[in-house]
Amino acid sequence: MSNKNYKYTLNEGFTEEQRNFYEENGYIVFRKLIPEKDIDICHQRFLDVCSGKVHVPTVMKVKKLGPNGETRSEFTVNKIQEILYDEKFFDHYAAHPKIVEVIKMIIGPNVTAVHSMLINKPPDVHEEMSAHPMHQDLHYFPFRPANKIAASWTAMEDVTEKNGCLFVLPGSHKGPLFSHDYTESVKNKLYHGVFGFNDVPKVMFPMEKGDTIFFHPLLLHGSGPNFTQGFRKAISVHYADSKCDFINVIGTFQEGISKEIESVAEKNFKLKIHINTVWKMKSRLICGEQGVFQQIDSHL
Ligand SMILES: O=C(O)CCC(=O)C(=O)O
Ligand SMILES: [Fe+2]
Repeated sequence: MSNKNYKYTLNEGFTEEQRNFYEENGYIVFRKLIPEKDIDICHQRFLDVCSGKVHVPTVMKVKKLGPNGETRSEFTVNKIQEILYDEKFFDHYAAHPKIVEVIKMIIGPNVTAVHSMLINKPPDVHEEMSAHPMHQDLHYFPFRPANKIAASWTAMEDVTEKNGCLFVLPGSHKGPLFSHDYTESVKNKLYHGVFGFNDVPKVMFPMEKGDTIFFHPLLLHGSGPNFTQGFRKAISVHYADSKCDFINVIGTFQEGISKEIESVAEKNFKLKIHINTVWKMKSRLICGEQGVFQQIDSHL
């Protein structure tokens, strides 16, 4: 098997079975990869962001008020983003040695974290604000090659089909990047989805606290609504080979989303920022050599 032509993974750290699995399916799950203590620190940090004690650049809400009339709490905040420059999230998740070890096996030794988020699904939120439509993460990324990008996604508590676990379409990483847009059924800003996959059987991923899935940016995936009275929290970072190159998205499927991301940045910064600069501002070097992402001082 050592003569096999691997396309989606790079180094030999995986067992042969693990490596073949990622190559064939576009994802791999490691049970209990992240220790509880690290997740608990990230959870507390999330609560501190909700309460305003700690600042991160992007805090998105799914509800105006929580049960005690509060505007920002675990009951109203559904997502925080750009958490790479918060040292707690960085040390206890994004640069966690357990994560970085696997990421290096997929994309190689020069690793930049390019996107980061903690996604919460509070109880009692309308289905269309709680679900995440089927999509490919590459839709958002104006850099290539796709095989040198990978996501890690870790359950921060038990996630089930009832509270909105991830679902994926195994093997879809071998296909093309599809056109994405706002779907009928999901209303959150920037939550684009693909069309025509509603009836395709998906594989559901119930996971326990600390379980981690790594996946390819072309893998079709999404998550259901939270129908329970509890929360569904996960933390997720996307990594790219620092030596990736930016592409020109004008005239491609990605032009629309890129303009939308630019307009969000323009609103926040009160100045026009090119899409590539936005991604440079979001990113942070994890290990190895710096590449195209680390050329500016300011970050998000
Ligand atoms: O956590 C979710 O519901 C979806 C997350 C996702 O799409 C991602 O991490 O790329
Ligand atoms: Fe995604």
